[in-house]
Formats: sequence, C-alpha cells, structure tokens
Amino acid sequence: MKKLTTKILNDVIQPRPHNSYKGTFGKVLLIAGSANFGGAAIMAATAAVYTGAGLVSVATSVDNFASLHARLPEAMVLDLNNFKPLLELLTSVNVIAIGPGLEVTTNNAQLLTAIIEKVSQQQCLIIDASAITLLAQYQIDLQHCQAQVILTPHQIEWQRLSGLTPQQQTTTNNYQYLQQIAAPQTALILKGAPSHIYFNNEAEIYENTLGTPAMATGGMGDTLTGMIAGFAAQFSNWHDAVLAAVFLHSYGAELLAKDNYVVLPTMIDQYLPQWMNQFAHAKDSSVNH
Ligand SMILES: NC(=O)C1=CN([C@@H]2O[C@H](COP(=O)(O)OP(=O)(O)OC[C@H]3O[C@@H](n4cnc5c(N)ncnc54)[C@H](O)[C@@H]3O)[C@@H](O)[C@H]2O)[C@@H](O)CC1
Ligand SMILES: Nc1ncnc2c1ncn2[C@@H]1O[C@H](COP(=O)(O)OP(=O)(O)O)[C@@H](O)[C@H]1O
Ligand SMILES: [Mg+2]
Repeated sequence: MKKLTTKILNDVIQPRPHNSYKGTFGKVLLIAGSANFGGAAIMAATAAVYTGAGLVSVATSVDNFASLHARLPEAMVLDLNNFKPLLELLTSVNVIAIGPGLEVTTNNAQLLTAIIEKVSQQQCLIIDASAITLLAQYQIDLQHCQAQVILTPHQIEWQRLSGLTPQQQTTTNNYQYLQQIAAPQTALILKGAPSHIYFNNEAEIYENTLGTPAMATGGMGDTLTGMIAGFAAQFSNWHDAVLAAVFLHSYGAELLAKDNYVVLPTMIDQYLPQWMNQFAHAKDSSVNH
C-alpha cells in the first residue's frame, strides 16, 4: 500500500504556460442535479471551475438553472432531460462526470448507458453517487467502456455495486471485483476514512493518509468529483491527476479543520486556487506536509 504525500501535488500541479487559453485547460461536462438535488450539481461544478477546468458545462434539471447561474456564472447549463444536445456536447469535452444528485430512474440509466457506449479513449468518465447506484440497479456494463473510467463510491454505494458488505471490503476483494466488472483503464476511489485508490491495471493500491471527521457532511463527495474533473481536464497524466485531486481535497479540509468544527464543501472551493498556486510555485521547497 502506497501512502500519498504532498509530493503528488508538487508533481501534478504546474505553473500555467504563458501562451495558454481556456481550451488549454480542458472542457468538463458535468451531468448532475435532478430537481431536488441542485446543490449537488452546484458543489461539483464549483469545484471543477475552482480547480481550473477551462470550460464547465452542467447538464442539470431546468429547475436548477437559475440557482446554478446565480452561484456560479462561470458555468454553462443544458437540460438534463434533453438527451440529444447533451450527447452531442459529449464528443467535444475531455472529461465527463456523472452522478451527483441524479435521481435513480430508467431515463437516467439509459443516459448513463448511452454515455458509457459513446465515450472514447481520449476522454475521462467519472462515475459518482447515484450513477454508481444506477450501474448496480440496472446492471450496466462497464467492461467495454473505452474511456478512462473513475469510480468514486462510498462504502454503501460500493456495496450496492459489488455486493461486498463494508466488512467484506478488503483490498483483495475490492481489487478482484474491480477486475471482474471494469475495463483495464479504470480507477476505483473507495471513499472513507481513509480513502483507498485502486487502478485496474496496477497492483499498487494507494492510501490517502489525510482526512478528518470535519469532512463528514453532505456534498463533500460531490466536491471531490468536481475536483477530479478539474484535475483530469487540465493535467495530462490522468492517473496522477486522480491521486492529486483526492489528496488535495483532504489536505485542504485538514487545514480548514484546524479552525473549524465542520468543513463545508463550499469552504474548500474558495481556497482551491490559493492552495494550487502554492504547489505550482513552491516546488521542492516550503510546501511539505
Ligand atoms: N445538497 C445536495 O444536493 C446533496 C445531494 N447528495 C446526493 O444525494 C444522493 C444520495 O447520496 P447519499 O450518499 O446521501 O445516499 P446513499 O443512499 O447512496 O447512501 C448513504 C447511506 O449510507 C450510509 N453510509 C454508511 N456508511 C457510509 C459511508 N462510509 N459513506 C457514506 N454513507 C455511508 C449513510 O448513513 C446513508 O444512510 C446522491 O446522488 C448524492 O450525490 C448528497 O451528496 C448530499 C448533498
Ligand atoms: N471521518 C472522515 N474522515 C475522512 N474523510 C471523510 C470522513 N467523512 C467523510 N470523509 C470524506 O468526505 C467525502 C464524502 O463523500 P460522500 O459520502 O460521497 O459525500 P456526499 O455524497 O454527501 O457528497 C469522501 O471523500 C470521504 O473520504
Ligand atoms: Mg457521494
């Protein structure tokens, strides 16, 4: 088991090149937020924007358009329930994240199935929250997905998918089940205290050494999904980008927990640009945990 350290942040987060523009930092399509769960879409989208994704579009219920625009004018919106434009946009982005605050419905299962079939080798597909429940409930095939897939279940979502109870979720069982259901280029972030990261084509398992009970509040995982999307959109090595996003999420929460009893997802967002700037510009020097 390899423990993550700040080295992963120093390795992944780079100063931005001078001759860059928004396209340099990737395009994210977030599919999140059925009518009653607009907050999940806002939290995930905010984290993607604040980690520096070049362009973020959010397919969400029309009920959430006004609140999302009010909170995050940087994001563009489209209707979650109008599949044609959504699937057209899919081909032009490099990261798709699906799941936070989605209702578990047959329509959404069809959408997820269509996305899994359509994504290409050049794209990253992050499957979180209710999209994991959809995989389990509708037995959606992941094995033939061409994209780099990142699964981000918490223990109960992983139980729904794998059938493994929390007690049975040993590294051996988790790895075996991942190999059974997923294509080789798949990562599993099994969230918890601590979180573990598995890659289907690699024997090494990574442990996120940081994290705090102050993070135990609704939306913390939605924020992580947005951060992974933002990292995968702009940093070319998706493997290390995933590890860095997981680590920074907890690193930041620990910093905030020194002065706060609970760390809200929206508190993390505000500091992401500052923390990333420190790691981009303080290579090998003072920023060590
Ligand atoms: N403001 C919002 O709109 C929010 C929307 N959310 C969305 O709500 C939907 C349902 O997600 P939930 O995760 O709440 O519900 P789930 O039904 O998927 O699982 C949560 C249940 O598992 C239990 N549990 C046991 N061990 C756990 C562990 N280690 N981690 C997490 N839960 C554990 C919880 O107590 C709870 O009963 C998702 O689509 C999610 O994205 C949540 O993210 C919360 C915030
Ligand atoms: N006690 C804890 N210690 C460390 N990390 C925690 C703790 N509680 C929650 N977290 C982290 O917070 C996140 C919660 O994700 P999730 O359960 O998906 O939340 P939500 O669906 O409400 O957004 C995960 O990254 C998890 O590792
Ligand atoms: Mg979640």
